[in-house]
Amino acid sequence: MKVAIIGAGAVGQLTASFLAESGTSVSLVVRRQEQVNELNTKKLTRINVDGTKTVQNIVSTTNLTSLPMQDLLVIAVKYSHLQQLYKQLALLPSDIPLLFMQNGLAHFEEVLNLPQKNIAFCSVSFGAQRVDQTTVRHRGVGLCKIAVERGKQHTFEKLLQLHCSLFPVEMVSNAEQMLFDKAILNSLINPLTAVLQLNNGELVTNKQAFLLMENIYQELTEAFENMEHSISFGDVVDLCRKTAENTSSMLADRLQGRKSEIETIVGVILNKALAKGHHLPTLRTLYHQVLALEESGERS
Ligand SMILES: NC(=O)C1=CN([C@@H]2O[C@H](COP(=O)(O)OP(=O)(O)OC[C@H]3O[C@@H](n4cnc5c(N)ncnc54)[C@H](OP(=O)(O)O)[C@@H]3O)[C@@H](O)[C@H]2O)C=CC1
Ligand SMILES: CC(C)(CO)C(=O)C(=O)O
Repeated sequence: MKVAIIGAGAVGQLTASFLAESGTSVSLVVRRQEQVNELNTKKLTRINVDGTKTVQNIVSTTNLTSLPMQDLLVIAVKYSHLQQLYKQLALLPSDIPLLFMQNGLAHFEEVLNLPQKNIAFCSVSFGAQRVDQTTVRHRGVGLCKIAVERGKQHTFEKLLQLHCSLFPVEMVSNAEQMLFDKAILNSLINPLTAVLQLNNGELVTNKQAFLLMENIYQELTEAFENMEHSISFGDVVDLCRKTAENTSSMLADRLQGRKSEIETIVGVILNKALAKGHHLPTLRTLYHQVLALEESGERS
């Protein structure tokens, strides 16, 4: 199977590394020639959870159309970068399957405007941290869930060959529900880590942060009646512990002075809750704090 991944950041590099290890032919599509040069000379390094290193030679390019026809295209850029990619993706053959790896919910309907016949979404709960242009640190093992929204299931089932103890993969049935559940988990973890500058594990060990996370959980369960059945508070604590050393993607954005994914994650959840008459005051305060930090243009 030939797979190309657009975006060689934390998630793109980690996924490429595990795909290559599973015997898949994988290419990385990046936007800077400098990163192509570095990947060619230094290769791709994954720092494993146990501290060992796995190094792979991976083809990279800045030009997707220079690659031969692929069996699958994985899109691993941030939500804000999707907007520029949609035009390019719309020009690709309609039979190339697309898999989107973003957190949040705002892309769900946008992606379905693309002409491709096979479209799936992915929700990952591993921790990944980009160390540099060619190195990624695996910061916690977590499930990679794939849900096909349009087209043939078996097209994406080939990705099950990627499944291993360090990179578990599972097919699930309802893409929108899967993204909603992940957005809830991210709403509980990401803004708190970004505002307080804590890693995921500290949300459990820092008493005040833990209290805030409990408050947000309480608010969310009042707004979304069935939420407790799909996500228990124990699941949230478990995710924090499994990715304890990780700098959440939102904290990573803050530390690098980049625009965060607050709107597609927390903004969408707040709107859904508001439509049911719930204001979620604790989560709303954090939402405005993250936006205020972005507006101030601070760099830590
Ligand atoms: N990191 C984590 O632990 C987790 C992240 N996620 C989600 O995964 C998604 C990706 O996050 P993450 O990997 O952390 O983000 P990163 O910022 O580390 O990586 C995004 C990459 O996309 C690249 N990119 C942007 N536009 C293009 C383009 N047009 N063509 C090619 N490459 C492009 C960027 O390039 P450049 O380097 O040039 O800026 C960057 O390398 C997000 O939605 C995030 O929420 C989900 C679970 C865990
Ligand atoms: C799984 C988790 C919480 C890992 O940090 C994540 O999704 C993120 O950082 O965006």
